[in-house]
Amino acid sequence: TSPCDRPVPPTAGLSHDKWEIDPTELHLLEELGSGQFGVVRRGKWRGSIDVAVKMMKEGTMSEDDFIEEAKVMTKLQHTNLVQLYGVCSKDRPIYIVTEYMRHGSLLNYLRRHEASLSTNVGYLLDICIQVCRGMAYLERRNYIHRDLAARNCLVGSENVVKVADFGLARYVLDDQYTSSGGTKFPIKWAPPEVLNYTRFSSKSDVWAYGVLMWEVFTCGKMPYGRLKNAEVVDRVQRGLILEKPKACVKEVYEIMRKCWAHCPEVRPSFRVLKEQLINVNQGLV
Ligand SMILES: CN(C)c1ccc2c(c1)CCN(c1cccc(-c3cc(Nc4ccc(C(=O)N5CCOCC5)cn4)c(=O)n(C)c3)c1CO)C2=O
Repeated sequence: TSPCDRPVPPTAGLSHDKWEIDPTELHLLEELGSGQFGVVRRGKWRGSIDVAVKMMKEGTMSEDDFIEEAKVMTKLQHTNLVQLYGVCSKDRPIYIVTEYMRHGSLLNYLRRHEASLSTNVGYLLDICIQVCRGMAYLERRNYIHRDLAARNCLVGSENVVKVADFGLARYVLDDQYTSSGGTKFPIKWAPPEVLNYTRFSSKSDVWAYGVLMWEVFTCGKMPYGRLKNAEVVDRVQRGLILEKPKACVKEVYEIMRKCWAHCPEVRPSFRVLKEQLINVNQGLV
């Protein structure tokens, strides 16, 4: 018989690509919380590796586009990025499997440890430098985060801080989150060009990084307090910026302010920011 009328074996083309994880090798444990895509649980991969597993809630993500992008994301590897190990995409719901960070989000960590952190300027600056290292790596790889904030960074063993969920904003289907008029859009971390034209770039990540620095030095306060989104948009358009946090030394606030230059080209790159922050940190010791 000719090949074309022989039934195609079901496993054809199912070459187990390295970013495809076999769900039978995953053992799911307690729930860690839930995010844009639904519940996230701690798990064990191949018996011993601690992982976090996002279980994609139906209708929350453009899954096929994400599965394509996952191949790129697994190649982004840096000590200050939460590593994507792979996906389970053969069944629904799909699972996103990443490294596990035992202390949870940086925002909750700052709020939980405010008492001890607020007097430890050196450590607050070290947290900012760790996030900057991860972001400088993404910048070098021409990879835009699109939702950098303390809530989207995680803290692991030995208080290592890593950037998480980079690039995922592109796959959220909830237009309350994706459109700048939506109730879930991160207005308080967005620069003018994103508010007006949703023009994302590494320089819009730099603006968000400035707000993240403010979050770190206030140990997790809400930027612009209880101001409504419309009021924040108005202030940002008029060039009003966040005030200097008490725990922040002048040199650090000067760097923060540069991240909020109205013009994206005027803002420093993450590479330059990293050098400046390390210089200040050395000056502090
Ligand atoms: C589109 N964008 C920007 C997205 C999309 C999805 C998500 C996010 C943003 C951010 C939020 N998120 C999400 C939701 C749920 C979990 C995780 C999440 C939580 C982790 N770890 C922990 C560890 C401990 C605790 C904990 O309960 N505590 C309390 C006791 O003291 C220690 C800490 C919580 N999370 C973790 O390692 N990963 C990788 C992800 C994450 C982070 O991943 C998402 O799933």
